[in-house]
Amino acid sequence: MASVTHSVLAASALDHFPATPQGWRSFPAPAKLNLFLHVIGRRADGYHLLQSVFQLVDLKDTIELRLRDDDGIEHHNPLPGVNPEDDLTVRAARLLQPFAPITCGVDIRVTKRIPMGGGMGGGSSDAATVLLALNRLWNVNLSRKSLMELGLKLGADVPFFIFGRNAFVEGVGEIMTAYDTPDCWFAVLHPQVHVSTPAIFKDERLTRDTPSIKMRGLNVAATRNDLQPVAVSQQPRIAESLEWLSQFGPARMTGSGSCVFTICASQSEADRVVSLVPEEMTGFVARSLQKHELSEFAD
Ligand SMILES: C[C@](O)(CO)[C@H](O)COP(=O)(O)OP(=O)(O)OC[C@H]1O[C@@H](n2ccc(N)nc2=O)[C@H](O)[C@@H]1O
Ligand SMILES: Nc1ncnc2c1ncn2[C@@H]1O[C@H](COP(=O)(O)OP(=O)(O)OP(=O)(O)O)[C@@H](O)[C@H]1O
Repeated sequence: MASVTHSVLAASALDHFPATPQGWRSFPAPAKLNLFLHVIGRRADGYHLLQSVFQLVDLKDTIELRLRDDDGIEHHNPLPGVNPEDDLTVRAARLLQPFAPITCGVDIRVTKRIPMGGGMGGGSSDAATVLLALNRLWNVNLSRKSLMELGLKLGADVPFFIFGRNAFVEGVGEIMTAYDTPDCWFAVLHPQVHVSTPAIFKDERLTRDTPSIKMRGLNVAATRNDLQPVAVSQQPRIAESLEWLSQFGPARMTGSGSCVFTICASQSEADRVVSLVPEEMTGFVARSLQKHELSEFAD
């Protein structure tokens, strides 16, 4: 009985993502913003212990998947500068494939909207969407916990997108507690520079001793992004973007950069800020989301 209920649920979740006559299904991969990011320590293996609030936003990549009869995994529109075998979507499919009950393959197409190397978790979210979608399409049906553990092998942010809700995140990015955030809009600036995440974490100037805080009673206004001073010193254009945006409210970098954002009380306020962005900068509005649209793809 349980398995019948389960397969009915799985089918109904997939019904929201119907296949085209050619067999492609489109799935969303939302971006995130780090409302703050504290570095509270470093593990023996070099990875850093973080505390952060991860916020889902409505800027999305689209991942199209088409099932194959053989065990091939093929990327049909590789991203410029990324070897298809290194693309996180292909790596996610390869990681899940051994868990499929029968021979399974997939064709993949990716439409990018999330700026690459922007600190908005685009590659990680693409990977999470592939893991969640194939969990159902291939009838793997791993638990959310197992899928999160698998996702961590691909990147520190992947477990968050599989978790599927806004979260207070700890550890190296794998420990998370649901954290409710108010609905709001963000004005985001993309300084059009690429920041290397490993280079920031390796930088001698990075402080790694911010005291640990508790989620209860958390005051986001009293927090910061510890990676920001290092990123700014490596890329002065981030400082220019922060300075411009701070005319409108407190401005902060997300993740390891390079995007920066300010929180706006209304959509019209966010639209106004973005309409004023000077020509040499790129800006966009993002709205907060409460839930990942694929959160029902794992139990
Ligand atoms: C800083 C964040 O953007 C916060 O959202 C992420 O934790 C970074 O996630 P990511 O870009 O997916 O990065 P990963 O591919 O997992 O890690 C890239 C590199 O960053 C460093 N790294 C990453 C995460 C972490 N907790 N400690 C680290 O020291 C490591 O050198 C690692 O090799
Ligand atoms: N599907 C993918 N989308 C984007 N980047 C990918 C993908 N697959 C592999 N990559 C590689 O990962 C790098 C980082 O991309 P991503 O857009 O996830 O960075 P980011 O937003 O700064 O990540 P984070 O917020 O996790 O620090 C890219 O420069 C690219 O080489």
